[in-house]
Amino acid sequence: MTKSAKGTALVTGASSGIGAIYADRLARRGYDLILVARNRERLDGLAKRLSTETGRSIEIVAADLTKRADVSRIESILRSNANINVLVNNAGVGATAPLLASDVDKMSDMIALNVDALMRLTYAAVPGLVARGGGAIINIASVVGVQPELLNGVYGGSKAFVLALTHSLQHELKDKNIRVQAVLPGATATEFWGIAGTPVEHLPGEIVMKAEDMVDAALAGFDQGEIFTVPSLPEAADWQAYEAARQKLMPNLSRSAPAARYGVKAA
Ligand SMILES: NC(=O)C1=CN([C@@H]2O[C@H](COP(=O)(O)OP(=O)(O)OC[C@H]3O[C@@H](n4cnc5c(N)ncnc54)[C@H](OP(=O)(O)O)[C@@H]3O)[C@@H](O)[C@H]2O)C=CC1
Ligand SMILES: CC(=O)[C@H](N)C(=O)O
Repeated sequence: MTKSAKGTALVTGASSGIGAIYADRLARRGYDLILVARNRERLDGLAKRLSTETGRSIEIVAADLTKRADVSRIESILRSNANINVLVNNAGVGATAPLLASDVDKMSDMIALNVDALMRLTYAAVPGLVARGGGAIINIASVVGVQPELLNGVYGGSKAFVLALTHSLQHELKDKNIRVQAVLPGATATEFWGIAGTPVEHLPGEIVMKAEDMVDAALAGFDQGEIFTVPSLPEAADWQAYEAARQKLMPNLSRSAPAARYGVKAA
């Protein structure tokens, strides 16, 4: 099998849901794939189907991204495989229980996966992308990154981290031909919900998007050059206004004197 001229995309959390759809869509766009998740059987089934249907080369790597040794194996692949030009940081778990009903060790595991693994894989991928003159990082965040009141707060915090990191990466890499995108799905019909503690069937149907539609919209946003893509948001202008409000704060976020309303006489 010849290497794809498009390059290779490494997709984490590719054994189900959003990650499996990204794998499908990227293979159909001509990318070779490296698929990462814990469930080897599922990865294997997906890889066989996609290589038969698309003719692309699909490699699987079983790894638990809450475990440092497994993360290191994926970091090594990202550092050493010069064909990789796309990283989809998708693997993640959530929780729907509030703080008082949550197990703090599970919260740490969530941060290990949603934050630490995503950060380490990004650090492993970016130097190679820069050296080779381009590529893309797609980070699957969530609307809870801007609406942390909705589900478990640690989950919201983990996705706010992804949004902040994406802002910073975009700022640092924009002149290096590296595309950075954060995707902010709302409720999406995947196994996420059952694992997080609330079956998706318990949600009102009108707020739940099909995973296929979510990924197709996210890739359309990518093609349109968006940095932040909220697949369900009807008006792009609403996100632009949110971003403009953030930008407006910037000149005043660091000053030598406290604001007058605090009544502090500057020393
Ligand atoms: N569904 C939703 O409503 C929304 C989801 N998201 C985000 O989308 C992303 C994908 O979730 P989604 O597709 O919905 O859910 P799924 O549960 O279907 O997929 C999660 C994926 O992550 C993998 N994964 C979970 N734990 C680990 C681990 N320790 N190490 C490696 N891989 C792991 C799973 O594979 P395996 O079990 O084989 O390891 C699976 O492939 C997540 O980051 C989630 O936060 C964002 C907003 C909304
Ligand atoms: C916002 C949602 O409903 C979603 N499940 C998420 O993971 O953030």
